[in-house]
Amino acid sequence: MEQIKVVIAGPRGRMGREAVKLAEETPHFTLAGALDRRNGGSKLSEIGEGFSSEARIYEDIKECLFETNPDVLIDLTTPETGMYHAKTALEAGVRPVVGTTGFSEEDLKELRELAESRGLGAIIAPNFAVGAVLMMKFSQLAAKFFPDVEIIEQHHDRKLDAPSGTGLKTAEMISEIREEKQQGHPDEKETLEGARGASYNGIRIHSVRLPGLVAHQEVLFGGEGQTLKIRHDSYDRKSFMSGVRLSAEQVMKIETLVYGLENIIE
Ligand SMILES: NC(=O)C1=CN([C@@H]2O[C@H](COP(=O)(O)OP(=O)(O)OC[C@H]3O[C@@H](n4cnc5c(N)ncnc54)[C@H](OP(=O)(O)O)[C@@H]3O)[C@@H](O)[C@H]2O)C=CC1
Ligand SMILES: O=C(O)C1=N[C@H](C(=O)O)C[C@H](O)C1
Repeated sequence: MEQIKVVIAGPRGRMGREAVKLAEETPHFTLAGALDRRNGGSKLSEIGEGFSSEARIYEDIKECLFETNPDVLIDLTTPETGMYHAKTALEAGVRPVVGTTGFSEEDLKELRELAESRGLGAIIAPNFAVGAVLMMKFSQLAAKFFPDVEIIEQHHDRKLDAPSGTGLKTAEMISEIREEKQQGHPDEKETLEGARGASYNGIRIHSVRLPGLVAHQEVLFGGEGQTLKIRHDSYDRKSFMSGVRLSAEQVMKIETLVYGLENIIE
C-alpha cells in the first residue's frame, strides 16, 4: 500500500491522542508532524503522553504544512480551529480529514467549493465509528415506515457542541427521505423552555451531557401501538480509529468533499 504522510491537529486531545497512536501503529502512515497550541518545537515523544514518535509539534499551521509537506491533515480540535485548519490545508494543497464537529452548512459549502476548485479530496465525518454510521443508515430506512422520530444523544460533559454532529447528521439523513412534519400535539406548549429539545425539520434532538458517558445515541420511532429503538454506544475512542484510517486512505482517491463516512463505506 502507498505510504500516506499525515499531520495530526489536536494531539493532546481525547481523540487526537488515539489518532497519534493509530498513525504510529499503521505501517503505511508516516506521521510527519503535529499541530498543537502548546509544545511548539518539541517532539511528540517528549510531551509525556506516551507517544514514541519523533515527529515535531508546530503551533503555526502554515509553517507546519510548509515544512512537513504532508498528504493529509487529520483535524480533531474545535469547530473554529477545525474550519481554519481545513481551509488552510486545502489552500496549501493538503487533503483534510476532519472529525471535528460543529461545522455549519455554510462552512461545508465553502470547503466543498475550495476542494473542488483545487481538485483535492476532503472528508468531514461527524462520526468515524462504523456502528454509528450503521445506526444512522438504519434510522434513515426506519423513518420511511415510522415518520415520527426523536433523537436522544448522550455525551461526556467536556463536549463543546450541542447537538452532536452525529445527532444533526442523523436528522439530516432522515430529512432526505421524510417530509418536514410537526410532531406531538399541535397545541403543545413548553412550560419550561427547551423541554421538547431542538428541532431540525420537525425532528426533535435531545442532548444529554454527563460525566461518565463517552458517545451514545438512541433514535426512537413511534407508530400505532409500537416503538422502535435504534441505539449505538461508543465506550472507547478506539471505536473511531478504523474510520479515521479509512478516511485518510480514501481522501487520497477523491477530488471533492465528502460529508459523512456512509458515503465511503458503501
Ligand atoms: N468524528 C468523530 O468520530 C468524532 C469527533 N469528535 C470531535 O472531535 C473534536 C475533538 O474532540 P475531543 O478529542 O473529545 O476534544 P478535546 O478537547 O479532548 O481535544 C481537542 C484538542 O484540540 C486542541 N486545540 C484547540 N484549539 C487548538 C488550536 N488552535 N490548535 C491546535 N490544537 C487546538 C485542544 O488543546 P487544549 O487542550 O489546549 O484545549 C485539545 O487538545 C470535537 O469536535 C468532537 O466533537 C470526537 C469524537 C469522535
Ligand atoms: O465529542 C465527542 O465525543 C463526539 N463527537 C462527535 C459528535 O459530535 O457526534 C462524534 C461522537 O459522537 C463523539
